Amino acid sequence: MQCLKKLAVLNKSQYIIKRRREFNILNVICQCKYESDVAFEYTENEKEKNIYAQVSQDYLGTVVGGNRIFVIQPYIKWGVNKKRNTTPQLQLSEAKALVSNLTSWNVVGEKLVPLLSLQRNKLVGSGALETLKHDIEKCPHVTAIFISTNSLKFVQIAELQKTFNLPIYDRYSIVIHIFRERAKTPEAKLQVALAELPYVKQKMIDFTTYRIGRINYTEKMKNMLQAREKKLRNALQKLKEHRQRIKQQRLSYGFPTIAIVGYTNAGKTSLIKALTDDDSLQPEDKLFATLDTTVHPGLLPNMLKVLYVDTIGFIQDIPETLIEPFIVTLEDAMSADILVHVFDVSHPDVQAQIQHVQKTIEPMIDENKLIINVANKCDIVEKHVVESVIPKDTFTISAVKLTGINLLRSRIEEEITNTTNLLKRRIRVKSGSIEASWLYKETTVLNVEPDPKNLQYLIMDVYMTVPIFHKFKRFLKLT
Ligand SMILES: Nc1nc2c(ncn2[C@@H]2O[C@H](COP(=O)(O)OP(=O)(O)OP(=O)(O)O)[C@@H](O)[C@H]2O)c(=O)[nH]1
Ligand SMILES: [Mg+2]
Repeated sequence: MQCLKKLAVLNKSQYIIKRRREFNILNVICQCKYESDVAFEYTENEKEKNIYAQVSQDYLGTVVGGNRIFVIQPYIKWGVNKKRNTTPQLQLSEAKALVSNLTSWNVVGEKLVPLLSLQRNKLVGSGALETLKHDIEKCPHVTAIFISTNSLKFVQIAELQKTFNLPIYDRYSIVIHIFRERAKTPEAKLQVALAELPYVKQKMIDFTTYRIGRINYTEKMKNMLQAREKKLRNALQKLKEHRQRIKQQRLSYGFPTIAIVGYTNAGKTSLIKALTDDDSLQPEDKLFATLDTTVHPGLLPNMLKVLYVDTIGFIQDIPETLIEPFIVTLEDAMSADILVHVFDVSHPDVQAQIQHVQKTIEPMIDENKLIINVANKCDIVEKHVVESVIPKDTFTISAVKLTGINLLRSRIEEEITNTTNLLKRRIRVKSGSIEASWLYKETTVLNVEPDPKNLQYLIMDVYMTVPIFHKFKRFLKLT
C-alpha cells in the first residue's frame, strides 16, 4: 500500500514537472510574437544572389535614393470594367499613399486619366499622350512615373518608358518595394521573394519577345529563375509544415483563437493592442506595417484565455500572384474560431475596402464561420457618418481611445462560448489541493464556494475546452 502511495506521489510529481514544461511551452506559444523565429532561409550563393539582384532591378526598378514620382491614375469611363464602388479620386488618393509609404519617395505630380480599356500599348491616344507629356514636363525634376494599375504588360512599360524617358512603375512593383522594406522576419522575406518572382519572370519572357535592344536574357538566366523558384517553393512548403505543427500545438492546448482581418491600415494591430493591453505592439500609420501573422494572448471578461491573431492587410487592385505566398499564413489565421473584420470607418473609400476584404476572404473560410464586423476610428468621425456607412450588426469602436472595447470583448466571449463547445462543469475538490490549483491554472474559474456539507471541500464552477477536460480526467487518474 505504502509502495503504491509512493508510486502515486512519484507519478504526481512527474506529472507536475510535465505540466510545468507544458505551461512553459504554452507561454512560448502565447508570447511568441513571430511564430516564424525558426529559419526558413533558402540558401543562395553570392553569385546567384548578385545575378538575381541585377535582373530584379531591371524589371522591378530600384528604390535606393528615393524618387520624385508623377502619379497617373487611369480609370475606365464606362462599361463592365468601370469600378462602381469607388471613385477615380479615391483610387488616386490610395495610389499617392502607396508611393508615400516608400522611404524618400515623394509625389510631385498627379493626374486622373480616363480610358476605354487598359489594353493599349501607350494606354491613351496620341493627343492625350502629348498632354500627359506636357504635364509631366511642367513638374520639376520628376524621376519616375507610377501608373496605378494592377500590373502593366512589358510592352506597355517599354513604350511608356520610351515616350516619357522615365522609369515606369505599376502597382505590383510598388507594393513589392513596400513589402521588401517591411519584411524583417525570415518568413516574411521568403514570402516577399516568392511574391515578386512571377512579375520578374513574366517581364523577362515578355522582353524576349519584344526585344528593344536591351540585354537579351538567355536560357541560362531562365533556368536560374526556375531554380530560384523551386528553392523558394520548397522553403514555403517547410513553412507550411511548421505552421501546421504550431497550429496543432495551439489546438492541443485548446485555446480559442480570434483572427483579426481587414484592409491595410484599418487598425488591426491597434485593436489587438487594445484587446490584450500588450504594450509591445507597435501600430504604425503605414500601409502593410504588419506582414507576419502573429499570435497574442488575451483574457476575456470571464477570464477565459484566448489567442488573437494579427494578419497582413488587404489592398485593392493587386494581382493574385502577389498575395499568393501569404495565403499559407492567412489560411492558418482563417481557421480561427471566429474572425473579426476591422475597417476604418473614417476612410472615404470604406465601402470599397469592406467589399474587397469580404471578397478576398470568402474563398478561404467556411460559409458558417462567424465574422464580427468592427468599425474602427469612430473617434475621428461624426456619429451620423458612422451610421450611414456601416453594415448592420457592426461594433463601433476606437482602438486608440478604447471606446467600445469592453463591449466587443463581451461579444467575443459570447460567440466563443457558443462556437467552441466550451464545457461548463461543476467540480468538487479539496480546498488547497493540487486539483484545485490545476483547475485555477488550466481553466476559467467562474465561481468558487465552500461545500456546505464539508467545509474542507470547494465547489468550483469552471469553463474548459474539451481537450482540457480530457487532460483533467487524465490528471485525476494519476492523483
Ligand atoms: N484616430 C484613430 N486612429 C487609429 C485608430 N486605430 C488605429 N489608428 C491608427 O491607424 C494607423 C494604423 O493602425 P494599425 O493598427 O497599424 O493598422 P493595421 O490595420 O494593423 O495596418 P497594417 O498592418 O499596415 O495593415 C495607426 O497610425 C494607428 O494609430 C483609432 O481608433 N482612431
Ligand atoms: Mg498591422
